[in-house]
Amino acid sequence: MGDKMRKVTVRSPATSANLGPGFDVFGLCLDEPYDIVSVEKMEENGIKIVVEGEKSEEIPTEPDKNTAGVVAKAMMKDFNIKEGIKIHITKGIKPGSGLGSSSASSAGVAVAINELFNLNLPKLKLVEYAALGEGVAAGSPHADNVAPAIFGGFTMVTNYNPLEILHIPVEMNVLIALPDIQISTKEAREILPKKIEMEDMINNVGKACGMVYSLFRNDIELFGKYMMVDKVVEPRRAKLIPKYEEVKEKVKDKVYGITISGAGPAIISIPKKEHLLEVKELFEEVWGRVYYTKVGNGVSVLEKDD
Ligand SMILES: Nc1ncnc2c1ncn2[C@@H]1O[C@H](COP(=O)(O)OP(=O)(O)OP(=O)(O)O)[C@@H](O)[C@H]1O
Ligand SMILES: N[C@@H](CCO)C(=O)O
Repeated sequence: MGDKMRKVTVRSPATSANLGPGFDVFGLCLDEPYDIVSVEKMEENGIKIVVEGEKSEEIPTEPDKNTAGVVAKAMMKDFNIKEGIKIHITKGIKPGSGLGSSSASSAGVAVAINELFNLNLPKLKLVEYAALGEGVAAGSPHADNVAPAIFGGFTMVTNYNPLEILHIPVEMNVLIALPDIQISTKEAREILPKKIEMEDMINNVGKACGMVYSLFRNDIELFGKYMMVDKVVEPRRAKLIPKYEEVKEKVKDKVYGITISGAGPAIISIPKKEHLLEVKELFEEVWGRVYYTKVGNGVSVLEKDD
């Protein structure tokens, strides 16, 4: 279609970062919930942003304050794109949920602009641009949500400057609970310690290694077991989520694993089939909204219109 293309629409999935001991490194793409992001060329210059859907009234539409706008601005500057664009975001992922809501918009707009202007950028470059959006949402650019949003599956952010991402395709069902509170990533990062004990670092590195090993062995039991033993972040954030510790204790033999999703309040668990209904009902009773979904494949292009 080339230059004739006027508009690209993508489906941009939720993601769950950290997965217990993998703080700021591990990320898992989810199949749902998701944002729908479209980028359309427009006559006037500049970037116009429209946001609809869940809690859209809380999301800024000034390009420098919206994660999608920040990403778009950087890409348009680097590729000397003079045309104006309109970004339309339909939020399906509640902001401040721990499911990568801000990241889904960043990742979606990076993929859409790449398609609309035929930039042919590799996924790693798209993650780099999308991570800039996280600087706006969470106070510091981190790639552990945008990486799985773009690559799909399970990702590890192993280096910054230059950015290095490792990707493992994963098939797994997950049960997400979403308490009816919001936790900003910025605040959830501010309560973390600046220094940690050597024994806690050793624990987390060991458990994280075990989780990666388990993926290559397709050993969901081992993956879930290690996912539950984070000695650094979860102990400090658990108190932000009502009844988290109580429910974790109650279901620990009924799921393969359970932990806080990203900065929370969402909770991610890997259900054991025989207990799925019971655990789902308990999550609904305690926290309200649940998503029974699977690992996703990343941002997908829905439509290209000329
Ligand atoms: N396009 C956007 N979509 C969602 N939030 C956005 C967007 N642009 C800016 N924001 C701001 O980012 C913040 C939400 O990001 P935050 O990282 O706190 O939550 P999250 O992305 O849902 O969860 P997490 O990052 O823990 O997975 C809100 O303050 C919101 O106003
Ligand atoms: N790793 C980040 C992810 C936020 O989704 C944090 O937990 O602060």
